[in-house]
Amino acid sequence: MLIKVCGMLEPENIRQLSTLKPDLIGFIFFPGSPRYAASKLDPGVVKELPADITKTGVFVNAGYEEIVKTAGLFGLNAVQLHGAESPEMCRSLKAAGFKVIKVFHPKTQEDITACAAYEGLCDFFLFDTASKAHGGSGRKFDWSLIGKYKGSTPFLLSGGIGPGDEEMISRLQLPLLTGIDLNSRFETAPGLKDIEHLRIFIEHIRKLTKTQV
Ligand SMILES: O=C(O)c1ccccc1NCC(=O)[C@H](O)[C@H](O)COP(=O)(O)O
Repeated sequence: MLIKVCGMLEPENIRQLSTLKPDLIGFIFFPGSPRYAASKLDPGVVKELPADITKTGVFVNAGYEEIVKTAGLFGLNAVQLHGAESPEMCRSLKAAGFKVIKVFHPKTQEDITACAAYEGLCDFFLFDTASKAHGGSGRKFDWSLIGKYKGSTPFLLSGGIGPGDEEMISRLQLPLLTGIDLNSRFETAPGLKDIEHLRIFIEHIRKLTKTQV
């Protein structure tokens, strides 16, 4: 089970998080977010993260040039697209060498079938709760909708995952569920994570989802 922790801002908090060895760390490059990193975060802090942590930039309807420029500045190797980005945008970013995560906000079964246009163009899909803020809502969506997903792209589950959800997640019978994304339910303030709560959760979920031989 891949672990992504999203919305990091503070250098010491980021260094502490990296000791938990999450698979991906996300930084928000959407000006409307209280976790907006572009003007607050020293690119050097991101660049010096261990190479085995995928440094992920989160964007909402940003242009190709802006994404590539930001990725270069912060040393990002993945982009997570939370808006109405087209399949063509995903294709271009993948061709430029980035891992691409396209986000969908399922409210109905039709929202799940809309993923089909992005098959083969993304490394992962990410299913998150719909909100006016585009992300970081702290609320879960109806997870039964993902049972309707018939695609072949592996996906991450997101939206309101918090302490105590480990057992429920480990019981999900979804073959392409490849990872989870953690954010506001582990915060003491926007962008500031409670490292101890994350440590407990990550150790527990890794134990529960370890492949049995
Ligand atoms: O977190 C934000 O402020 C945010 C704002 C705009 C677009 C995306 C954003 N977050 C991206 C994420 O990947 C979050 O982890 C995801 O939305 C889940 O957040 P939460 O419901 O707080 O667990």
